[in-house]
Amino acid sequence: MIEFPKPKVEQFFRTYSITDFALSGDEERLIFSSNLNGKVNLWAMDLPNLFPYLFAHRDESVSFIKFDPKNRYVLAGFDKDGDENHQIYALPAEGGLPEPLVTGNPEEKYYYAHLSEDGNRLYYMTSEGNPSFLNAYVKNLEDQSDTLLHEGSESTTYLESVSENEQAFVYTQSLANTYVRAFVKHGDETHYLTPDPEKVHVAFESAFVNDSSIYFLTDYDSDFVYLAHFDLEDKLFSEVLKIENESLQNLKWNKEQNMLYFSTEKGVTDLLYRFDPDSTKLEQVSTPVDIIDKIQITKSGNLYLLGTSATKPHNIFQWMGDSEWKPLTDNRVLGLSEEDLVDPEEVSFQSYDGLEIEALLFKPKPENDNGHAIFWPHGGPQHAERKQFRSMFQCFLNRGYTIFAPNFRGSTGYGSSFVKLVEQDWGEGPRLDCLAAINWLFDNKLADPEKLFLIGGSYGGYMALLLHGRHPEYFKAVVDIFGVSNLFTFVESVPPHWKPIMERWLGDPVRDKDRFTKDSPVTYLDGMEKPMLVIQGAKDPRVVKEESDQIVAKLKEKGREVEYLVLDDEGHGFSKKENEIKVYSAMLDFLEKHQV
Ligand SMILES: CC(=O)N[C@@H](C)C(=O)N[C@@H](C)C(=O)N[C@@H](C)C(=O)O
Repeated sequence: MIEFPKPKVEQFFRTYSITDFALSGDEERLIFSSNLNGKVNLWAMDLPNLFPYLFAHRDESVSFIKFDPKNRYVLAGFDKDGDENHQIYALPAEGGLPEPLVTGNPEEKYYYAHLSEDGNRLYYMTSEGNPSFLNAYVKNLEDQSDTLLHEGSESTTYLESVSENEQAFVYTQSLANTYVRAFVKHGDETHYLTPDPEKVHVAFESAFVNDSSIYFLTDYDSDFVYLAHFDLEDKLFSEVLKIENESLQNLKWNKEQNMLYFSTEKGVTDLLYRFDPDSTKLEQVSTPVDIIDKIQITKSGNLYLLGTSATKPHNIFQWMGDSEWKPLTDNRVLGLSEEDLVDPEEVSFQSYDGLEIEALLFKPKPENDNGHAIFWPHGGPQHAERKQFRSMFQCFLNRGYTIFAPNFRGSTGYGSSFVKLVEQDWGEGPRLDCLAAINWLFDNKLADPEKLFLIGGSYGGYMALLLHGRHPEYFKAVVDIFGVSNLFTFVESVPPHWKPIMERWLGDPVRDKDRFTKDSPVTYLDGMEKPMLVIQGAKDPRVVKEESDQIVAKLKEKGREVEYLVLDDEGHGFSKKENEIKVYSAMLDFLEKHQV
């Protein structure tokens, strides 16, 4: 018979993203955002037909999708080439070309917040006139008038939820990723949802179950996020439901069933639950994926989910009851089954001070193993490497590399005090965790000390640069993907709405000058002696191109071997298929070149 070769790495390049979805009120149409035709657009399926058709063409990243409850139009947010200046567009019910609805200066941001029950009023936030703190407006879609609802002050302020009678509004104020307080405005009255807003905690994902009863998520006086309640009539805060060692997220309220749905983050995986607040019955719902990106519960009580696992690209599913999920999309890796891909092992090790660190260990199939390993510090830093599908990882694995990704201190999924450990300490504790991780790999013969590569993106790119500069002896070669190279320039260049967060997150460049110098990769240029590949999106608003430009220029001045790949039409990530292929191919070639 015909003999076919083993799966080739090019097959992994042809996996597509699904980043968001929404169901129409009658559940007859499903719209999702995907780069199915190479760039991100909106695709639709008229259920039960599962063949997608192009619904909106703009070739740009999508920030939200919302159906008019009366099916007269669809709203969506798009930015430009990854600049994250999202603006709000409207589409006819049957799709087409997005028409500007809440747009203006292309340098400004317009974020969707809420659509009224009758679909006639759109609530949104904008940086226009208040770049750091944001203002909230309501647009009357009948006469197109805009009314200012709230002027953000003190810190970045987001409109989170609106009561059904549109008289009460919950806002969050972010003072740090770990300090977000929520307050409700009702007429002239304003009340914080938690008892003491001065205590550091987070409060978010609020849902009005009636005009005076608000459920929300918080870690107030707790290490993990739990379900809480605020009663607007008696101004009473109460704890409702805690799940040990799990942090709640994605809270959704279904009025018709009187049921709350949420997922929880537990280390490297997510779990899904539903909770009846009257009977206090909690039920875990098994899912077909390890990571839950979004859930939607329709009026009829149907549950839809967008999720992924290490061996499963993003797909959308409908819950059929018990543990049965019907896949609505069939996004897969070209010509490969799950068995051809690698599922990571969850391992843990003790760091330099005894702190337990969890990590994902991806081992290539024995027939592919090339004896080399890649050390991958994740981005954020207040994020985690979890069991999501990464075509980049599966490419590396197919070429035979082992991958090790530790959730160093500061990672999410292990409680609030663990997350806070990276605040104002970007370069010491987490770096020592990475060194402990590498030594653990060597001690356990999981990597060869002569054959280790280092790759990271964003904060992970920062850590890759820092480890390279301070500990070059560990690595053969290094890939930095939009990494922060200089804390002094980074802190000045972040988006204006991040500025209020910088003090707790990173510190103050004047007060903390010595620490900023010690923890900036540019301080260690002399140590950066190994070959490097630097990759950067020109429109990146988070880690701007200047961060990569300066490290590349300084290394070149010193005569170091450094390749520089700039993607002109990308931001903080690579959303366009051809760019993704360019980046993966450059990385694979670079690693191969430096194996010897
Ligand atoms: C709420 C918010 O956006 N906070 C930011 C300060 C934040 O934590 N941003 C990260 C998600 C981020 O983009 N970090 C960069 C440096 C990265 O590592 O990806």
